[in-house]
Amino acid sequence: MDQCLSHAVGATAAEPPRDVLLDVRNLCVQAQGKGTSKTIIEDLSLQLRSGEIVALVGESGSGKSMTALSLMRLMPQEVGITGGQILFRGHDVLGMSQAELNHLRGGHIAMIFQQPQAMLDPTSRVGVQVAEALWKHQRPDRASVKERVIKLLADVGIPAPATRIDCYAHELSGGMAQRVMMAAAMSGEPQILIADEPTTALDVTVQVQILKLLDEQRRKRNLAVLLITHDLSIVSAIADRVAVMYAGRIVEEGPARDILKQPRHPYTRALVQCSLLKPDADGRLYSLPAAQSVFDAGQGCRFLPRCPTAATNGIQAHCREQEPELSSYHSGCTARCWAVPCKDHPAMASGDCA
Ligand SMILES: Nc1ncnc2c1ncn2[C@@H]1O[C@H](COP(=O)(O)OP(=O)(O)OP(=O)(O)O)[C@@H](O)[C@H]1O
Repeated sequence: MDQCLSHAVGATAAEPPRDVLLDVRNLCVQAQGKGTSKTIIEDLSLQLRSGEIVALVGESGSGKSMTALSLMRLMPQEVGITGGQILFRGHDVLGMSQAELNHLRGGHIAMIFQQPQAMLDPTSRVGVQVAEALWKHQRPDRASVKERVIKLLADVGIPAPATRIDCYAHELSGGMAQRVMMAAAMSGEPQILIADEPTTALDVTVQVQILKLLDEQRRKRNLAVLLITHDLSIVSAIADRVAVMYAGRIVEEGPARDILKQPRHPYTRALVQCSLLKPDADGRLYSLPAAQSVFDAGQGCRFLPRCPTAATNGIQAHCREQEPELSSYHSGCTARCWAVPCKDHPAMASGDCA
């Protein structure tokens, strides 16, 4: 890479820890409308290390996909990054030229999406599509292209790959199409894979196969994976760390096992409770009050209108007046809530969620 990216703007910023591949610092993203602007992501910080899977979870509209697109600077035209830093191995992604970005995308950071059949070109054989991806990133000698495409397809578990190269997307099942997308993504030998809801469109048995494939590729290639999902059972099965987003901000982050076992932020607690699908004593399922428009909500905690802790314990003045910072409450775990006691605000813990 490093030759291509070594002259990236401003060269390097402050050194991140050695194994950190992607270091996102205080990212802010806005969408421009007719005479208006809307904050989509605010003050988002996240690190991705080699060989780990970090899950980004949150309800629809919380900003997961826009975070993923921002990391590769692939947002729609009306959306712009207005603050913060994105560092890939210390190189400033926001300062990269178009050529450097083209090299970064696919060559260092690859992406797969939900609905793989829709992402494949219906008019081109899948072997050709994987070969195009390979050609873009690796420039192999012509004689070896077919052999390398077959190997890439075999590596992602496609049976009879030498025959499958001649298939069109409509001839593949959803699971097979996702494997083809994965083969194309791996053709550039990236260090980071962003997987945006890669199993959402698949039936449950195929979901498990694709998650196993993701896990195998991570181990084999020491890949860092940012896995976007709203399914906590997937987080529990496969993720090392989890970051929970609400209204464009991370509200809780830490090791997946710890956060799922004992979530502290009331929104994470609600997500976990909803995912259990367990009726209460009256036979009713738990649910949160419906979402309101909370972007650009002004002062105070964005989750306050839906917060079960505030509903039970009464709304505290600081919840209404000031958005809490993301603060460490336990080794490696952070939460953005006045009611979670931590070293930054131990005295505010009137509605302790712990
Ligand atoms: N092109 C756009 N212009 C303006 N606002 C946008 C645009 N795309 C997305 N948004 C807004 O940005 C916010 C975050 O959207 P995003 O797609 O990242 O959410 P998400 O968490 O990935 O949701 P889902 O799980 O449904 O995919 C939403 O409020 C959405 O309406």
